[in-house]
Amino acid sequence: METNLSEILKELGNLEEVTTADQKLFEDNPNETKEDVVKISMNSTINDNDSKEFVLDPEFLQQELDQDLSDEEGEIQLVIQKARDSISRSSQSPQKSTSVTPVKDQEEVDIISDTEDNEEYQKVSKFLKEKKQYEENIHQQYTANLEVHEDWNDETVDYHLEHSDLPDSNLEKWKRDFRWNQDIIDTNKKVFKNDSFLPCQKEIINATKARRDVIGLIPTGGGKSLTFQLPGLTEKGFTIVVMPLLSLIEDQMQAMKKIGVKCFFFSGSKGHQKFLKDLGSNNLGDQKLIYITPEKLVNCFELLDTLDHLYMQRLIQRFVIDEAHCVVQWGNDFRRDYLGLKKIRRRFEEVPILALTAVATKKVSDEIIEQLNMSANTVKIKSSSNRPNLYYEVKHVKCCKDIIKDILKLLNSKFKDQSGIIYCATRKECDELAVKLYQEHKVACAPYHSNMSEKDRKSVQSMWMEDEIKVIVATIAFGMGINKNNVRFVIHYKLPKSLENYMQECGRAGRDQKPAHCMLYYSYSDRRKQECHMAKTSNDDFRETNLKSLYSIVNYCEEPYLCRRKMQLQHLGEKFKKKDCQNTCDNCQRVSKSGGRIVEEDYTQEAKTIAYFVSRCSQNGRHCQWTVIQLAEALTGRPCKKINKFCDLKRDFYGRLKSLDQHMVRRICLRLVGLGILKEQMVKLDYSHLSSGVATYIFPNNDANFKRITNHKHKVFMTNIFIDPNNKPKPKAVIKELPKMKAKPKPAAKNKKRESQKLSKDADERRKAKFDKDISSIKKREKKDFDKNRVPSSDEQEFSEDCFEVGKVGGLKTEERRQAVNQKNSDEESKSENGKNMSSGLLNGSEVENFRQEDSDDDYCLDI
Ligand SMILES: Nc1ncnc2c1ncn2[C@@H]1O[C@H](COP(=O)(O)OP(=O)(O)OP(=O)(O)O)[C@@H](O)[C@H]1O
Repeated sequence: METNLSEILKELGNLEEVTTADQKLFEDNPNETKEDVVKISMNSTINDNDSKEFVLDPEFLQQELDQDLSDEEGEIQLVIQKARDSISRSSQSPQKSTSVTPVKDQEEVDIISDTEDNEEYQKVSKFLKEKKQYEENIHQQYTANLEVHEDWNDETVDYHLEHSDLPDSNLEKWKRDFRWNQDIIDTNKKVFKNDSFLPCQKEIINATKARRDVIGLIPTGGGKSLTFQLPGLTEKGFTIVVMPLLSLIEDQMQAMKKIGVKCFFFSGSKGHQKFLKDLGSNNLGDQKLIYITPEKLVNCFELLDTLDHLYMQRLIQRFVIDEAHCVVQWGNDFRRDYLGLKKIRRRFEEVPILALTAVATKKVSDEIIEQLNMSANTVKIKSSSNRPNLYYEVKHVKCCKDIIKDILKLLNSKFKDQSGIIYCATRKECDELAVKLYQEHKVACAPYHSNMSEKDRKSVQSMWMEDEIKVIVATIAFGMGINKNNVRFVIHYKLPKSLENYMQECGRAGRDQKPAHCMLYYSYSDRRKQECHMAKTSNDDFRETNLKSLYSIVNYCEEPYLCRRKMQLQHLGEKFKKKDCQNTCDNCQRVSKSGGRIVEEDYTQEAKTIAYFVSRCSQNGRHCQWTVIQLAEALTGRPCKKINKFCDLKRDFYGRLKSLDQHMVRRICLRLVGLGILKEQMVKLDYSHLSSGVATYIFPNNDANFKRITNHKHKVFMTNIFIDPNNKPKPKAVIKELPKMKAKPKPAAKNKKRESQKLSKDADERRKAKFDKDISSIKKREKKDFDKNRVPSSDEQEFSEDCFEVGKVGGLKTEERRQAVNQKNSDEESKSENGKNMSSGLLNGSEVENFRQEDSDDDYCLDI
């Protein structure tokens, strides 16, 4: 090894060999920064056999540079400059060397094997074998980790990187011990009193200290703050932390004050002239963390000028964008300055960005990277978003009838004297509920929303934090960053805006890792409130995105069987095995209690009927737009005023899916929306008895998708529950640490009741057999009537006849479930006041009208 470059690089570490190609890269790029040169070098392949002499170990060089970049900028600049000088000198008299270290991929090996002698080839093969083995090991480790229920106390941090779930061996290096390892361990212990790191904390710290752009996805309560606080305290320059809410900043400042760390909140008020002066002259002593809102960072030119000055001296360590999902969620909406953060990257090009969030889908995290102008090779570190200690439950409002009563029952039993949050959709609702709970039911609670004065909000928050009041009734203005350990329940009185929002809001619970309960009260009509709010957004794309987000939570609530935890995690692109839920969600517990198992059943024919119905409606013009609820009413043959206006629709579709309940029809509709076959759109109403003046209607999405289902190319499967009559139910639920109820002695009355139930069971069975017989004769008659009256439209000609045959739809497998549903429908109907038996055939117009008046509520109780 004779070149000066190699000697200098040797000083950096174990770089024994250098190619002339690499030398050329350095020569060709004299103005490149060290990182860029390394990048170019890493991308270079040995494609010139004649000039190939040495090969850089790019990983090593990158690592070394990363390490050195952190706090020895001047020194490494000098070394690189020296390297450049040497290259330019050596390039005038290039010299050859013989040894080769293989790098990267197979392509390179082929070239080497073609040109080098056998011994070298062996060396290369051996190296590649080892490399492959290493990568396989890592792959196994990752995939194993993905399947394992994450244990947060486990030091062997299991996390997966990137949403694709594929291992990226290059990222493995962030787990290693870097030069600053001891420093961060010591500071973590001494300042933050932590003995170890939580999952992914160390990786994020390493990557950001190595001056890489990083996006960190850590679940709620997973310790995101430490990933910027700790590096900030161990470095020379300043860390600028952008947070969305003043309350969040204040909480952080307080928390830091408690542990004796000084930091500064730049709010841009008059007294900050002195701060800017001190900041500019690096005269702030121990204050290394500067908190700020996006608005101030983007718009305060005095601050930006001061930061320019610091930048020249390399005293800005990083920009941290905490709660980075706000960039996407709010940047397009009412916080436009979030989009202005793009400018920060342009202005302070070399300062790394650390974006942190708890819940983001792959799409959102990609958008964050794009909106913040983060580099293409941003390090993505994602730990599992699972919160194993949270129990998830959705209660359908129709089932519990009176939500307030239900909440009170919980507050007086399961959540007695426990700290919790009740989330409302509006400020008015929040006030009303808090007053009702406090005045009428003596619940120690208080409201919290943005319409309250700052003083009131602060006092409510501190009373709650100090456990003076147990329950806080809040809008989403309360939540982000709230770090109270002992929150045992989070109740959603109304539907959240999206599944991500729901996860974020639930994230306030159980931060002490002990069990906590998340209850969501769901009613399909709640959705309207959210839609009205969304309708105010002028940006069409954004409105559609919001609608899709809303769809994610509606779909989540409507699902009666699938594991809630799995649905949440899948939504964020994470794999999760249902069995790892351990019955800590209502769906898993219900399925487990029933002793049945979840099956997927073919509902393609029903889906086709829905698709045809929607398609036909859209052909009828603007006046024939249907909401999902109206559609479900019409197709299941429930009272529906609208259908009377359209004779052709009534003739061809009314009651077509009578064998299903409305809940299932709605679920299929939502599935078709998810598959891109149908779409929901908000439409402004010309005339409106609704205060909002908007309604969400369902339309065909595009022809190609529509054809996929009508041509039998697309199958629609829906989950259902299959109960094997021979299997006894296993009401087993493994909920960690939930208080055990003492078994009460059975009262005599109860035993009596059971006996009488037993006796009536036999009678029930006899009635059921008779009912089944009746129903099959009704079905035959229905079909006959239907076929007689119906003139199929041209678009339905290709539609196989059997899809209209009630009871046969979906194949033999579904016959049993249909009978069960028919029985349920019939039970419901026989209960109704006028005693009309709907299953005896289609209703005529006046019957429908009577029914509509008496039973206008939609029914979406679960069938289980
Ligand atoms: N390494 C650690 N060891 C033990 N506790 C830790 C560690 N890191 C953070 N914590 C604690 O975890 C709790 C949550 O941390 P933090 O507030 O940073 O979470 P977060 O990720 O910002 O949550 P959210 O997004 O919900 O606001 C805090 O009480 C913090 O002290």
